[in-house]
Amino acid sequence: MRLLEKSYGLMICRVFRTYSTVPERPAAKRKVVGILGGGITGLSAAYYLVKQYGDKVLPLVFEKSDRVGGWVKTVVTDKGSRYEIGPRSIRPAGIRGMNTLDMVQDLGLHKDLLYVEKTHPTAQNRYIYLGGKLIRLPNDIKVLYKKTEPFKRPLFWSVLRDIIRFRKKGTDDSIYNFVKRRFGFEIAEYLIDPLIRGICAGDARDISVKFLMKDMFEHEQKYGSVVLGHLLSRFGKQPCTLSEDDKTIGFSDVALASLSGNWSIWSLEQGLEALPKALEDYLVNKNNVQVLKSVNVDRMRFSRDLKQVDVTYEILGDVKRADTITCDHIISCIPSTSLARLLRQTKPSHPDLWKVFCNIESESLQVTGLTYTESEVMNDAFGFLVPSCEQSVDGLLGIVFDSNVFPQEQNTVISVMSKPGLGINEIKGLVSKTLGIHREPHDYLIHENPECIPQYTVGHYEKVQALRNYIIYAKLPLSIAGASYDGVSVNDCIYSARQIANNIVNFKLDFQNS
Ligand SMILES: C=Cc1c2[nH]c(c1C)Cc1[nH]c(c(CCC(=O)O)c1C)Cc1[nH]c(c(C)c1CCC(=O)O)Cc1[nH]c(c(C)c1C=C)C2
Repeated sequence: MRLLEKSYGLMICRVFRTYSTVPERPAAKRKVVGILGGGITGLSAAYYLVKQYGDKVLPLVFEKSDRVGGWVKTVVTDKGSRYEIGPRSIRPAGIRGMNTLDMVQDLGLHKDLLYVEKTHPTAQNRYIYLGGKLIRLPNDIKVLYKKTEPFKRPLFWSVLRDIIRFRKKGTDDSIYNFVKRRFGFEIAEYLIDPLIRGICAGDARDISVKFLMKDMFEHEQKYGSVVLGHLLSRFGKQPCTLSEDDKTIGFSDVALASLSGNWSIWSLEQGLEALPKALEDYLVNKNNVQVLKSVNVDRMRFSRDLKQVDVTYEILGDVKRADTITCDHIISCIPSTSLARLLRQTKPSHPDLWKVFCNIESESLQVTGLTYTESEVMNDAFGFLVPSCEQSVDGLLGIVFDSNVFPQEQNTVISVMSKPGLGINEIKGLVSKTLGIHREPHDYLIHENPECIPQYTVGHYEKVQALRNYIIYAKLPLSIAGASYDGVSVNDCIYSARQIANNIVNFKLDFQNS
């Protein structure tokens, strides 16, 4: 018997002794794919491997904590308040949004779906906190010819500026510089700066336009203007750019319903964590998949012929034990800096590789959920964002009015998004200053998310391509997926996992002949 099968069987017995189940393992020649991380990307990678290759593959998920889902986490407190620690809603837009809804249906979660239509006030209105007050951003055509707060001139002038301005060829730029160059200072400062804070809690002056606002970048390159490019690509004939795999996405009843029902965002009755939990249930019911929780992978070693990887991990718990399993391939779904730490210990070492992984940094974020028993906030909004030029509310990035979107009985539930380290009194001060809520909250929960949002700085696109090319040329049995590389939203993570899992045959893992 091959080392792989021996050690796999042995390992399963050891690990599962702790969990008091010993699954049967047929000794067929199967490919063992180690998946680092049991967050939404890791679980999705295992899901798509099973969908694509059935029992020709043995996905083995290594998760450090005692739960799956990573940043997708719903907490219900003793007083019954429900808070989302990470993402709280998902957009059904585009091929990636459709793909997630296909998965939701396949997992049987469609009956628990909650959704909001695009005509709902919370989907229409956007607020920013500027000059010590809340300002509703204009959302109708009048803004083009009428001066509307916070802008000093009608936006017609910004549109004109974009149309007549020369294109800057080829190179990536920060979103802030790009928008300031094409549309002027005010659009960059009052629209883009807060929006980027809402998406990646980062600074629009650092974030790559080519990566995060690819359409805008491409419109400038192709048509010399973002506005013209947008109009021409909407009304002109566009060649179909979908891959064969993409063409299979979006045919589930739920995906189709989201289109015909004009959905803006959706969530799940029990909170978004129901999604990773359902994925875990799906996977553990397959007898060729293992989801190992409370295990810390601390070393890897590539074999000389680069056909296998020995993964050494520690089983966390009262009595710590180490073990090693041989995998045919690794899909890393952990943050790039965690992978860098692991690759640093890996033999043979590839310093050119792990040093680049170190370079994809992440921002930390504090999310504080607060519950009030009475109606406390204006009900026509999703929340508000704070542009970085607003100095009066230090540390505050914005507040989301969760219960306006998905009501929680009669309560008002809000989430304060801030830099980490703010105590409850500081948070209450910020809520009182911005929203005029002086009442004590009935319940609250402070949660710090260390290094949770990757920062796609200028050049990110090329950096990720270079990483993937290096891995291919060095013939490493490794793939990388997830938010560090392919986008921050849940849709991005799931789609990234799908692409990696479906393309794993390119890594000489010939499932057909095994
Ligand atoms: C939990 C914190 C998160 C922050 N960003 C994200 C999460 C999960 C990811 C994210 N946020 C937004 C998007 C794009 C659109 C989408 O898929 O929903 C993504 C991927 C947008 C967004 N986030 C907030 C708001 C109000 C918006 C909408 C902006 C708009 O459409 O105008 C809330 C918010 N999220 C974060 C912060 C700091 C923040 C501030 C209120 C971080």
